[in-house]
Order: sequence, then structure tokens, then C-alpha cells
Amino acid sequence: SHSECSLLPYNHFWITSKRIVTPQGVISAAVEIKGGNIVSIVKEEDWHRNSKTGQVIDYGDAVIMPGLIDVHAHLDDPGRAEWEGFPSGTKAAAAGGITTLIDMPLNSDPSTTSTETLKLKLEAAEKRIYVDVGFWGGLVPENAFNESALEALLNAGALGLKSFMCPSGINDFPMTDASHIKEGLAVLARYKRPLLVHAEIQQDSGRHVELEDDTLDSRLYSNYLKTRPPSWEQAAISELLTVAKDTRIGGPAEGAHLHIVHLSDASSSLDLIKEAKSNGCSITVETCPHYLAFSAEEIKDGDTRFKCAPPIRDSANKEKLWEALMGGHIDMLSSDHSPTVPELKLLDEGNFLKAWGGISSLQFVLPVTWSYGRKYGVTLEQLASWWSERPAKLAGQASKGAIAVGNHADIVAWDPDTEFDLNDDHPIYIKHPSISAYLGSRLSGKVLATFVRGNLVYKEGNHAPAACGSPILAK
Ligand SMILES: NC(=O)N[C@H]1NC(=O)NC1=O
Ligand SMILES: [Zn+2]
Ligand SMILES: [Zn+2]
Repeated sequence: SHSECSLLPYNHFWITSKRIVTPQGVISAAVEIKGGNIVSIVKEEDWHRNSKTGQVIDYGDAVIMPGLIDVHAHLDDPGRAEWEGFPSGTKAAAAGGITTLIDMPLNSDPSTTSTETLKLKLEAAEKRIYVDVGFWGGLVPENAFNESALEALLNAGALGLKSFMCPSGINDFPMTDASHIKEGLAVLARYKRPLLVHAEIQQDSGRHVELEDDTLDSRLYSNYLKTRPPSWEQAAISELLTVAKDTRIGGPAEGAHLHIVHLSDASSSLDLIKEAKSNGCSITVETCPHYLAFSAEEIKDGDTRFKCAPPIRDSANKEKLWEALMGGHIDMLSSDHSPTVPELKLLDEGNFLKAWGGISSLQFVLPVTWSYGRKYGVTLEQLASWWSERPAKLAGQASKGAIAVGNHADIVAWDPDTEFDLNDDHPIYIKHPSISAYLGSRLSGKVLATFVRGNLVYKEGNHAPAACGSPILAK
């Protein structure tokens, strides 16, 4: 029943706090929520003129922000639900203040590359998601030159497409080259939806290390790092820029948008993206908390929890990533939560060359961004921009991503100053906490409550009984 969707017994109420993050700044105010939407926002100085009818939940000086929108998560459902799955993944999201996530088309089985496979996603998500979930479709060689197949996938509601420029590690998700991407952009232009690209192209330099040198100690992180040098990202991005030109005003793919996922190289790769932006290409870039939190020097030999692609680079690169993020050259953040079963992380063996590549982070991205960002002077407005406003725009969700009248009441209440240890005593909802690189760290920023379209879906270790998240389909 509907009452099971929320831990609150009413659907008209107010949230008050001294720190509400709005597009107009951080204000002391009351947010009125009715029928799942934000219907008014009254600043504290105007309260005397406005009676707050209905229930009031006062969060004191805890921060009230738009819920996070994670545009890059692999929930692996259907087909590899033992890796994560919709129920545990979206419970973790809710516990982490994420109110919407967009599921990647790969790591589930089958991959989401057709209307039929998108339908399987929707069936798997039914009554099993605790937050709202949208879906990227896959752009693969099989459908890239098949305009009607791509149109069907977009007509069925895929929010955009995603492709890989290197092997993805998943058999039914082969890589694309610039010619496939050009075709994809031409179709996406008519729908005004984005193409997300995993931008690494195999170069002989890295492959050589891995294939030729079988004496390589696979437990050394430094050896893994050598197999995927920054030149892989640079090569992919410079190739992408040859087709990104099409997205310029007056170009053959005007209306389409190119989004580079999980940038790790903050040097030449980033310079190329800056150049494309200044040339009028419709292009954005994300990075992920693990590239901002960790550096290669700190990764212990054999600790494959930290294996991901592109790899976590040295601390000088990390500083440059922060600089680019703070300077507005990196547009947004995403988790790239890409879990597997512990066996495939090869934690005992510690083999960086053979272990599954992917960081498990879904529940922790808000406290991680905040904890590691504090020394760089990260503001609450920046958090809301990187994690809500810009992701909403990328995913075409005009009613989400900001605390504003008329929007969905997707809200996180959190306390920036409470510290906690991510250990076994902490309630963790991702399916395999042991493979998370964050386990064992001390973080600040505790999520107190999460609202999805006005439903209180999570509060201090408890979830609403029923999974009432909505699948999001593009119209
Ligand atoms: N298939 C998949 O999820 N790959 C992801 N893992 C990772 O570390 N980088 C990726 O692109
Ligand atoms: Zn990727
Ligand atoms: Zn990914």
C-alpha cells in the first residue's frame, strides 16, 4: 500500500533548516512538500507572514540539499544480481542520499542494447527499487549503423546512450570506434540526448607491458598502472574530438551531447576537453570520488579493491583533478559504482592484472566528496551542482536536481560535522561491503534522511518497507 512507501504517515509537510541549499544560495527556510513535489519555499524572515499548516520536521542546522543524482552506476540486474542488484543497490543509494540513479547498460546480463533488453530492465526493477532509476542504452557495433534499432531504443525511453572505446570486460558489450560514435550522435541529435563514452583506447605502450612481460609482479599496483597509461585516455579523447565537432551549432549532430565518463588523467586529456569546449562542442566530463580521494602511492600491493579503469594515478594528478573540479573544468561527479562478487576481486591472490576492475562506492559518495573536499574549500553549493544540478541536466530531468518550487521533493538531510568509521558496525547496504575501497576509512558527513518524491525512504538505518522508486523513461 502507499503508506508503505514512506516512513512518514503524511504527504503534506514542511522541512525546516538553517541551511537549505537552493539555486539562489544557502538559506534558512521552510520547504513545503505536498503530493511528492516542492510547493513552496518560505525564508525564515517571512515565516511570520505565512502559517505553516501541516506537519513540520525541523532539521536544525543540518544541511538540506537536493538528493544526489548518480548518472553512472552499474546495478547488474537482471542477470548478475549476485554482483549487486536493484534492491541492495537502491537501498545503498537511499542510505547515501542518492535519490536518482541512472543505470549503466552493461554488467547486467544481457546488456541494455535493444528495446527487448530495456524491457528486461524494467521488469527487473518493478517494485524492487527504493529510489528513482533511469537507464542508459548501449551503443555497440551491432546497433550503431542500425538507425531504426537505435531509434526504437530511444523511443522506448533510454535516457541516452553509452559506449566503450576499449574492451569493456563484458562479452556482449563490444567496443565502438569513432565511426560508430558518429552514427550514434547523429541519431541522438534528433532526441536531444547524450552519448556517454568510456574514453580509453588501447595503445601498444600499455598492452606491451601486460602481454610481453610475464615476469611482471601482478601484486604491484605500479605494474597495473603501467598497463593503462594516460596516453590511453588522451588517444580516446583526441579521437572523440574529431566527431564532437558534429555537435556544434549548425553541425550535423547539433542537439546531441558528448559526455566523457570517469576522467582520471588531469593533464593532456583534460586540456583536450577544454579545447573542445572552447570550440563550441557540446561536451561535458565527469570524474569520480575515487580519483579525488586516493592516489597510486597509497595503494598497497595486492589491494585489488582499488583496481579500476582508468586507473587511480599519482597524487600530483589527484591535485590537478581537484584544481580542475574547483575551477569548473570538470562538470560533475558520478560514482561509477561497479561491483562484482568478492571471488572475482581476487583479494587473497591480490592479482591486479586479473582482478575485476571496478570500485564499490555507491553509498559513500557524499561523505567521501565532502571529507576529501573540505581541505580544498568545497562549498555546499558546489556539492549540489556536481551531484544534483548538472547530473539532472545531463539525464534530461528538468523536475529534479534542485530544491525549487515545482520540482520533485527529492531531498537529502545530512550533517556535515558528524564523523563515523566505515566498519562492520556501520549499516552498509551494498551487496558486498568487503570489496569497497572505502571500508575502514573515517569519514565526515552523515546522511540523516532521504526523501524521494516526498516519501521518506531512509532514516538513520531504516528504509521504508516498500520499494516505491519509479523507473524513469525519456519521453
Ligand atoms: N564493465 C565495467 O563496469 N567497467 C568499469 N569498471 C571500471 O573500473 N571502469 C569501468 O569502466
Ligand atoms: Zn567505464
Ligand atoms: Zn562504469
